[in-house]
Amino acid sequence: MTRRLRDNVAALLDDRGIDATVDREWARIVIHADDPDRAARVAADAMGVVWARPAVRCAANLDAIEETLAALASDADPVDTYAVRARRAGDADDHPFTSRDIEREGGRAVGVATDATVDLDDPDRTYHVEVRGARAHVTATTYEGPGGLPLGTQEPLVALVSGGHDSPVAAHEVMRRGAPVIPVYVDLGVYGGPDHVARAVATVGRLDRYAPNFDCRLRVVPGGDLAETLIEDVEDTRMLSWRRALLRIAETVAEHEDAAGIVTGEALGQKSSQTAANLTATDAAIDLPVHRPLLTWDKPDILDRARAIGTYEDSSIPVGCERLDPPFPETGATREAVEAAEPADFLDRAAAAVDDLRIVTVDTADADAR
Ligand SMILES: Nc1ncnc2c1ncn2[C@@H]1O[C@H](COP(=O)(O)OP(=O)(O)OP(=O)(O)O)[C@@H](O)[C@H]1O
Repeated sequence: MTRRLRDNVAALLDDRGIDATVDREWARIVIHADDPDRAARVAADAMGVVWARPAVRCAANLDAIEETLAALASDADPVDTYAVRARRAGDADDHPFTSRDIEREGGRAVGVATDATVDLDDPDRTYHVEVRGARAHVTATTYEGPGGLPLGTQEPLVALVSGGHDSPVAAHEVMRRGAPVIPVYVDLGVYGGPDHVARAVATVGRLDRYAPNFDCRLRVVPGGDLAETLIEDVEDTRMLSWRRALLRIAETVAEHEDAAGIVTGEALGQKSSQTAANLTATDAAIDLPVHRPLLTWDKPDILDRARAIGTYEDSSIPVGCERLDPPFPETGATREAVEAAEPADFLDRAAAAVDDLRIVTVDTADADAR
């Protein structure tokens, strides 16, 4: 896991043009870079990272630590309150002081260097000191990472990405748990708005920024003919047959790419096609499991996450693609009813559409992921 994380952090830094070396030290990943602050911000984009902190290194003795803390505190923007937290590892013989000594003496040094006062419960700024062997790392800033597991520690999944707010968040969520995603967008042809494909391409470009050493390029599969068939031949269960086609397309891509499952952005009851009965009817179209990380999420939480991961703006591009919706969508379908209304060769045609898959990328080299 840590080797994989090291490689992923190194790839992210390289992709964002940061010259750095990345080592495993103690139980930490340690980055040496000319701009530690930017390096820490970028490292905090790596799946599996809980936090990243730009640190100053000094000798593991109280005088050096106090001096470093005082210098960091004077350089940083002023705050009203602060705390110092310390961790010390190694034999007591290595260091003739405890973590509590560092917190007390270091805290005093910061107090002398600034006008701030100590607040151990809810400080405006927390200084961290980590001592191990002959060295100490002293930090004043913490960038929170996504947590989870390093990308590539789970099997790949095919992510059905419409470019709306939900599916990029769902894809990011399984990436956060270590699964690389193969994003698939099904092009509605004339039934999609003019910017439908562009929206999917832009949002997947954002996801790709988190995974420079994985193949996260968008696969676009033509679906206009399938949509036309449904509009002509199927009424109330039309959206369910459309979902079944999406899943069959995703399953076919998964077979080609050796992916272990499918991810969608569906949430229980959010749309008529997303009732428990209807999800059962759609899932029956394929054998692979469908993972729905947002199943129980409320929309405001999904939108907050979209903002945090940087997909919100691109997902907000208006596309106007409601033409597939039937006037009276079914909310409690049975698998039998959906199959009876669906042309017999419909799912086979969906699988065959993957023969015309094309890969579309976007140049996001100028932007950080978020
Ligand atoms: N054209 C498409 N290509 C690929 N996947 C799609 C497409 N349309 C929908 N999906 C998948 O089906 C899910 C449900 O789509 P739907 O439009 O009903 O719901 P949604 O909850 O608004 O999702 P989103 O916000 O991602 O569009 C999406 O989250 C996505 O995983």
